[in-house]
Amino acid sequence: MTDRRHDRGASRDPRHGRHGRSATVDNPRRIAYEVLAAVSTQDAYANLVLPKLLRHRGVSGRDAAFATELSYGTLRRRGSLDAVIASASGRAVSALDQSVADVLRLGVYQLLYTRVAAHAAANTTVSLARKVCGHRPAGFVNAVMRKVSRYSLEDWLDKLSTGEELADLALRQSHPEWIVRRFAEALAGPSESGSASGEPSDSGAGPTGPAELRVEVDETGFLPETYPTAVRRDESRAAATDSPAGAVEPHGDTDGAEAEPDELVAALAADNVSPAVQLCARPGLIDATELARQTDGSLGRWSAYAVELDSGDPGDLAAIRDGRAHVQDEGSQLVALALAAAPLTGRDERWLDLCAGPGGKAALLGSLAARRDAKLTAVEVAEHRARLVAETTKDLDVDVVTADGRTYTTSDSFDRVLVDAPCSGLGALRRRPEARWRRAESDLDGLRELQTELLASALRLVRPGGVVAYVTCSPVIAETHEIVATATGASLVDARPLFPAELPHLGDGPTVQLWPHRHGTDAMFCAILRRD
Ligand SMILES: C[S@@+](CC[C@H](N)C(=O)[O-])C[C@H]1O[C@@H](n2cnc3c(N)ncnc32)[C@H](O)[C@@H]1O
Repeated sequence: MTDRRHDRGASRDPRHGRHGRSATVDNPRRIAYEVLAAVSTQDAYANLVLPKLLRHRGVSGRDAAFATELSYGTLRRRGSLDAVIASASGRAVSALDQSVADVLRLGVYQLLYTRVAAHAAANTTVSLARKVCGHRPAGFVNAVMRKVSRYSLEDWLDKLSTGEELADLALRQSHPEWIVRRFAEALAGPSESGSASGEPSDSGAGPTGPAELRVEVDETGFLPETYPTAVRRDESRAAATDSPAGAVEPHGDTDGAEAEPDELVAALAADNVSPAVQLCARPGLIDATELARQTDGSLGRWSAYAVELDSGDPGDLAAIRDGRAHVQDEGSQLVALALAAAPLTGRDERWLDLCAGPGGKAALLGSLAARRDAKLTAVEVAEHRARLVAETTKDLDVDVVTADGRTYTTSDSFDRVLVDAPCSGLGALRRRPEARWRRAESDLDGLRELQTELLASALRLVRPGGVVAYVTCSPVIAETHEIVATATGASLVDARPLFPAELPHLGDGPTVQLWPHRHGTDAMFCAILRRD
């Protein structure tokens, strides 16, 4: 190990002068600590708590950005931080008081992951410890901070490495090891990994993977006129194979092959970068170019309706307030557009979103349906989420129904059905800094039955010849291919032609798996099934 104290002698942190030697705790650090404490003690969501605290304390601009970096960064890096703290203190972090653990995580994050000067990180952390933990624990915090500050991040990670590949990746990229394994399996593809859990599927559907279903390849290449084939892109900003900000360029197309270790690193690293806020310009109400002009944003890479914001609170935008646009990741837009673009013969008037809350996809589908004289019904089981759907779609002709999608029935069948299934959400970890530590691998078993039943219900509700999109914001094979493999009375349609032609790395089909490190979107999975 090398001594890193000297590296930190000259601070590049503009806050150094203001906060470095003082015994007070500045607003951003105090707010970051409160976010960590709310997450630890109240199971709060950081992305809900932080904006409230910033607003309440009147913190904006650079201080708000610093508070965000500290709170989100510390939550994401918790796994690596806890390993360092345990090693430096000789005590498991779970054995420490919650306040001591969170103060130390915040302090060690500054030491190892930011350009804050070491003495500024140490002084402010000890001051914070005095305030929230008391004088004695502050001495312990001081000692741990000093010990950690002797070495660089790389040195700590080298010291803590075990030589076991998945465990070391989990340590370096700060993910639970089971998630690293599930991502490795998903990148390798269903045929390589078989059952994602390594155990036989209990679905009763025989061997897992999509091979069970007949694959219907649409040879006409038909795409309805309303599909945005001419995907607009800001050429100066992104070439088709450019890496999204913060992501690592994938090494070739690895679909259907053994996952490259480098690609697994890139997939995990992408979860440690905050994504830009993306908007969806509602078709027929505003176009993306106009929305980009009004919001000072830029056009999305793939969806003709996507606009990316550089900064600012989307809630302040007139187009959001008056319902001409909503906040939505481009990946979510693409899967909804794929359902709308799936070829159909015969009637195309009744659309259904079976798991609609909070209503992002219902808003996009509802706007598209209106332009085709179709009508969307949005079903959601949770009452408060059904209210959110009603609010999100209030200016659209959408029927919102509070019901269990597994048992929902109507007198007539539907032509297009979306099952955006409740899932682990592991494809959107970059948006939810604490989520990776909340989820347990056993959650997947609980979700499997619900996902299977919702897909079966969708196939009951769709008319023969109609289409169902089974979608998750998770790449985990147990929630994607294994669920699709349980479908009966339906054929898989090749979903790839329903996505923009420029989208790289779509693999061999028939399903589509998006990834943050490949496409800059959430890791959305999409299977399109046609009822026989
Ligand atoms: C992944 S979210 C859907 C996101 C939504 N499509 C959007 O774009 O905003 C899954 C939703 O399914 C709902 N859900 C869970 N179980 C359900 C059930 N049995 N029937 C209907 N909805 C259900 C959850 O409450 C949650 O709102």
